[in-house]
Amino acid sequence: MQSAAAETMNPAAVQSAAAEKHGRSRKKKKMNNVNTSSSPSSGKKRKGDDDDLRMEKPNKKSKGKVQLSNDNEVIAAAGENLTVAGGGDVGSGKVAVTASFLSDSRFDECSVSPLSLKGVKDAGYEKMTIVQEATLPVILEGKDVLAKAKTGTGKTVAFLLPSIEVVVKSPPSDPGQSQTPILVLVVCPTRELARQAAAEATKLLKYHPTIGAQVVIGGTKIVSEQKRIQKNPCQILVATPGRLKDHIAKTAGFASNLMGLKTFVIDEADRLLDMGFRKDIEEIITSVPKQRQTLMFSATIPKAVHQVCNVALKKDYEFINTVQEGTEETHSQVRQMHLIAPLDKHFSLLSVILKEHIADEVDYKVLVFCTTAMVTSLVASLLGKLDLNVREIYSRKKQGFRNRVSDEFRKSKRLILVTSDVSARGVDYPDVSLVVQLGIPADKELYIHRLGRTGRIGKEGKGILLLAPWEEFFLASTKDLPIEKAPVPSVDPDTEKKVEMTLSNVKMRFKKPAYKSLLGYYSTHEKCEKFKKKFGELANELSRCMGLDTPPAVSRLLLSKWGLENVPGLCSK
Ligand SMILES: Nc1ncnc2c1ncn2[C@@H]1O[C@H](COP(=O)(O)OP(=O)(O)OP(=O)(O)O)[C@@H](O)[C@H]1O
Repeated sequence: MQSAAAETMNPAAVQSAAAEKHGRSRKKKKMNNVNTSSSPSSGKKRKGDDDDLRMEKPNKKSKGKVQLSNDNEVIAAAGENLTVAGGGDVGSGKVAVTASFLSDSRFDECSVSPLSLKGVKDAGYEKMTIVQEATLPVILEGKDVLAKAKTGTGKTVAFLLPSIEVVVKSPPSDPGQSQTPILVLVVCPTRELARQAAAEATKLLKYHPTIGAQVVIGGTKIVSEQKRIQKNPCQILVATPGRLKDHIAKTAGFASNLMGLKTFVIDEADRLLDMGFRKDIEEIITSVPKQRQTLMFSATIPKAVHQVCNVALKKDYEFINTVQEGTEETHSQVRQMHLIAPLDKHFSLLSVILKEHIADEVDYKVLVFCTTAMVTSLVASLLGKLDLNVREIYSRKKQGFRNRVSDEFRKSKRLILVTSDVSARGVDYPDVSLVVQLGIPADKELYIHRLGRTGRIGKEGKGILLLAPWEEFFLASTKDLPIEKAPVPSVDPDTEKKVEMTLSNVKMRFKKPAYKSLLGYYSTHEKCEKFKKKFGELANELSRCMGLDTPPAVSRLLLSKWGLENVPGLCSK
């Protein structure tokens, strides 16, 4: 437990005490309100054998509030960045709220090498974000850190910059060595995220010509990766877990190269420590030195993660929470709405929502999240036929296609990206104006991450969750988020007819797999267990909404895998 003294201190005073302990003298200026540390629990199981396919299955996790613990020190927090009013004394406790994501501290005020600072400046960063300000000094000191900060607030730079400093401070590698040792390893749950983190590292390394960041991800030829990491400096390696394990097992010299590792970063820590990935992470940990620094970052850190993070972190790790306890984990500048309507109205409503948004926002940029890859494909096909400017991305697409679509969406305006959960976490698409979520996400955390693709770095945005009436139960888990109930927009008969006609022209090869995948999605969703007896009715609804006359037959094997074998009304073959 936290000490009695700390409990009675006001937030600014606790911040000050923590800063003092770390030898940092703080100015009497903007202070972050303080929150909390960690506690143990357990994760639950997820299936799948490919990094990204695992992203597309419902996430079954236990939840709970973060508790205080003795080992892990309280440092800093600011949901909407609480500030000490009037430059008051530290400890005065008088706070005024600002909505800034930036701190008052500048990068050039902290002990980072001049060449890294030049890279930071060229990247356009001057002041640190709240999470960067809170974590940088602690990480530079060499401590293990578990950090929680809202989506789009600069966590990537927060772990990359001090990691680069680790490489800068390391003695140059032995000239006789054929390969540079890997000193920093960053693990990300999706390929898009890994590519993005490596690109950010490369940007920051602009003035360090001898330091290199490489990325290894599934879906690409392992041989070309082997050549690339052998030919180029690779002190910093960013990887997805599956491909990393492949390299450990198959790439000559790779495992011994990892033995020099100094810093291990687990991005999207809660995702990587839930059961779908935990085994991989545990295996990876056995391949890196025990004596290392470990950093874990995420926008959501449920209680279960605190219980398993000792898998990777030293006992005395610090939990740095910049989301103040009791405040929302989402951004106040993002308006969140939910809309409840019968499933068979969803596609026409989606088209109305998108068309209204396009009419309102000249430079619209929309993400539409679907629950499965096959539904993503169906929705993209439908919206394309409705003359909307649409792209699609999901795990089953070839990696080259995914890279192209992702890069295009990053740079574009006036585009809709229909996506599975491969885009849910971490991906930084600038200026997304609207996020639509079709159907219940796996859990509250995923809702937050998907929504977090808009409203990044202080920008405004909008989120709409479109649910069927029976899915309304999901809102009980998001009670602490400001999701307004939106009136269902009226759909004029012409639009309805057009959507219906268009849907009837969508090929069966899209509809049947989409139906099956949705049935599978709901039947394996932790929170849908209680509805299973009614899945016969759901099957009718799902098939109707896809423009199918009757629910397609599903193999007995699948029905039994999904626990639906004795459910009346489901056709098997
Ligand atoms: N100090 C800074 N000043 C201004 N912009 C910054 C700063 N640091 C990072 N950024 C920018 O902020 C954006 C969001 O950063 P990043 O993707 O790291 O967020 P995140 O907190 O990891 O989000 P998520 O939780 O979704 O993964 C990026 O475009 C990045 O370039």
